[in-house]
Amino acid sequence: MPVLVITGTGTEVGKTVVTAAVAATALAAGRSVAVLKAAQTGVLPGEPGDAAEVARLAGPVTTAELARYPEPLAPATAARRAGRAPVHPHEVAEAAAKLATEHDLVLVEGAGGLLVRFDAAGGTLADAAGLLSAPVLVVTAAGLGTLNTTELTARELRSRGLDLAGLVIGSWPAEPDLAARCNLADLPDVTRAPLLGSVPAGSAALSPARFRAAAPHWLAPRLDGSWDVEAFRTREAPGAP
Ligand SMILES: Nc1ncnc2c1ncn2[C@@H]1O[C@H](COP(=O)(O)OP(=O)(O)OP(=O)(O)O)[C@@H](O)[C@H]1O
Ligand SMILES: C[C@H](N)[C@H](N)CCCCCC(=O)O
Ligand SMILES: [Mg+2]
Repeated sequence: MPVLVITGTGTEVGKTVVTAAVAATALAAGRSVAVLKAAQTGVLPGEPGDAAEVARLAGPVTTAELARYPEPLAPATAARRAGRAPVHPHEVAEAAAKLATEHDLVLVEGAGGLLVRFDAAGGTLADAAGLLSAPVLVVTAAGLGTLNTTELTARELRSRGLDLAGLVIGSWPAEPDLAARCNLADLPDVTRAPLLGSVPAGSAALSPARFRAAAPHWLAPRLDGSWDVEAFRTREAPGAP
């Protein structure tokens, strides 16, 4: 199934801009793309959410959002406080599977990091990825502190038997410091997953035309939507954490 789940080591690491870069790369390769924002928090009705931001930057993608809660919180908390129904992992999986029947590639963006709760039962994006048997791309920060959160995320994915497709740095600084430069080698080392690209800092401020022209150069060719599931089977890599 052509679904890629995009999570991150936390909120504000650049999941949306990476999702846009993957979408733009797949569109440039002639593929049809859908973007599913499982639950959007911190955005009012009528305002553009993450899926709309992906469409603005990447171009003509189908966008979908299962729920929107105004408070900038984890979806489970925001839903509870709003007195509204939460989004359950099986609903995310069902929506992604339906979009996958109509598109070459479906990108599912979570909210915050992998274990952020969607519902009161503790359902997460990881559960949705498991239901879909979909590979998971992890968006990481570039600098000091990212080794710990990225390795924790990789370990959690592997402990669940999920496929860690690889890592993408969400915002690569124009003048990387020592930690960022060392992390280019250390991130794949500690996760035993490939570093599949990095999006330059400030890219979300590019014009859409420039973003679309540049995006394929930020990512490894395998992120153009042409992969088969086997390409991302890294969960049983020798020596994996
Ligand atoms: N490469 C980048 N270029 C420009 N701005 C960026 C880049 N990466 C992140 N940002 C900015 O950082 C902020 C967080 O990015 P983004 O919205 O992609 O985070 P996120 O991981 O999707 O967070 P959320 O959990 O809210 O979905 C945004 O204000 C975005 O504009
Ligand atoms: C509001 C924000 N931009 C995201 N949509 C939600 C992030 C939830 C993070 C929860 C947490 O890990 O503490
Ligand atoms: Mg986002």
